[in-house]
Amino acid sequence: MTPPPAALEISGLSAGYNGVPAVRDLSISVAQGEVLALLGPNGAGKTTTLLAAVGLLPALRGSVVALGTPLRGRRVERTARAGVSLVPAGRGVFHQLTVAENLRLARRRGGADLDETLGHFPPLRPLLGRRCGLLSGGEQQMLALAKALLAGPRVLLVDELSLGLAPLAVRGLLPTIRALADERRMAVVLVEQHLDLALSVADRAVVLHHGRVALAGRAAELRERRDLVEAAYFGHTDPASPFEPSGSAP
Ligand SMILES: Nc1ncnc2c1ncn2[C@@H]1O[C@H](COP(=O)(O)OP(=O)(O)OP(=O)(O)O)[C@@H](O)[C@H]1O
Repeated sequence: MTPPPAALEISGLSAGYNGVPAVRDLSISVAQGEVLALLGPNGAGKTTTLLAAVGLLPALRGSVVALGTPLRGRRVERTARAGVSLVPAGRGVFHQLTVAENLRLARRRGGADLDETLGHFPPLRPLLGRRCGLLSGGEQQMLALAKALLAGPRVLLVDELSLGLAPLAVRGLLPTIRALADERRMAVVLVEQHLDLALSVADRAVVLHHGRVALAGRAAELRERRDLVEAAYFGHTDPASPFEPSGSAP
């Protein structure tokens, strides 16, 4: 049987700043319903990858295809229309607006049901009338995620949802993303610094180092081989490693 087409296919991507690549020749493929953890030390190129994938940063080389639609060179609004949503690092919410107003704005652009989406984030319900600037960090992250989900994405890119959050809050949010990936057959790329948690909700993981894939493999296997993951963080890859540093194999 032929495998289902990838929801997101990044091939030979190079992207960076002022013509200098921060990510080089990166190839990643994510299937529908699959969660891929994109890991690596500070400055490895994780955010650059996500920004280039959605068109917020022009790619220098390579292609990005989502659900059969080539995205490279497209403006970010067209990327969203192709079914790709980004939850940016640092809480993409409007602080002066209430929770309900933030959701309404996101809903205008989107396809998913508000009530159904809110069902995944019960703590937001009693806060609908509160200004976002008065929410806790975890509540703001929940709202940022809910806003992205209201667009009804088929591909969700999440950049460090856990930034500045208590471990307990992170432990609540990441399993929600896993559940949504399963329920909506949504492909997810999860940039995350909480290694164990990321590997516990992901199907596969890719570790970047200096803009290149240092290690890739099945998340369950990598959880058992923390030595390899940690070595990849420092740019050491083991030639005898059972995991192929290709990043593209599902
Ligand atoms: N606006 C920018 N202008 C110039 N260089 C940048 C810019 N943003 C990021 N970089 C550089 O590009 C490289 C990759 O950065 P990127 O933000 O993608 O890393 P990251 O893996 O997401 O890191 P972190 O975990 O710290 O968020 C780094 O060397 C960084 O200094």
